[in-house]
Amino acid sequence: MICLQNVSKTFILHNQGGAVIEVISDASFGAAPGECVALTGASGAGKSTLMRMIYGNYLTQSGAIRIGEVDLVQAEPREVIALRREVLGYVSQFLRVVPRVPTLDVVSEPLRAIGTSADEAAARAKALLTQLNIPQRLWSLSPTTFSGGEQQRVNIARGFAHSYPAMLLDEPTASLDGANREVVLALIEEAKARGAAIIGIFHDEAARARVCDREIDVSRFAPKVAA
Ligand SMILES: Nc1ncnc2c1ncn2[C@@H]1O[C@H](COP(=O)(O)OP(=O)(O)OP(=O)(O)O)[C@@H](O)[C@H]1O
Repeated sequence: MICLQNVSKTFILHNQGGAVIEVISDASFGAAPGECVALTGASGAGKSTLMRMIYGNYLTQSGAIRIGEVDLVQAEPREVIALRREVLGYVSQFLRVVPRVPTLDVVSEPLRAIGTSADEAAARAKALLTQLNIPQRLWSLSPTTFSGGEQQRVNIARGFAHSYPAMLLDEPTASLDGANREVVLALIEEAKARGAAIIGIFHDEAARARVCDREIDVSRFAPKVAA
């Protein structure tokens, strides 16, 4: 479902004399439906860079990144937008808050974007907000003023509203309390059970051991230094 083939990434720092930083060289791996793959490796190895490439936020110099039938490296911007709407979800630990939009709408928006009825989308959003322990009195408010942990849980509810066939998870359990961490792990298990292919970064080792089927050490894609 998610398949990287011979992928490389180089940053060119135009504001620093055009310095070239090679980060990823010849990476090939993937995640099958129902599988959760953890990216591991030391700080700076390139985990976040790979995630951003798979989501299409960073350009990829060479190779292919296939999500289902679409190669993100070659795709037109409108294909990337459609892919993100229907196929590829991204859950980070940070909510990008849009002022004045009520929490319930923030969470149900991905469903409404794919044509789910307003009632059905709201019902799913309410169920997720309840599961993630966001008190009902907050649902009609914008999450702008919520605590960090509340914003993180709203973001997770939004990320899991639509049943994406492919998902990227960036530290989804970071800084959650025990009960909410448990809810997120159950959501990941549910997503796997319905056949989602997942790639994630999990610094929480116990979480990784529980939900991930395989680990990919990103250091193995470090560019070879010429002798
Ligand atoms: N936008 C960018 N421009 C230039 N260099 C970048 C950029 N993003 C990342 N890098 C470089 O790429 C390398 C990998 O960074 P990345 O953030 O992917 O590592 P990571 O494995 O996710 O680290 P951590 O575990 O600390 O988050 C680093 O050396 C970093 O400086």
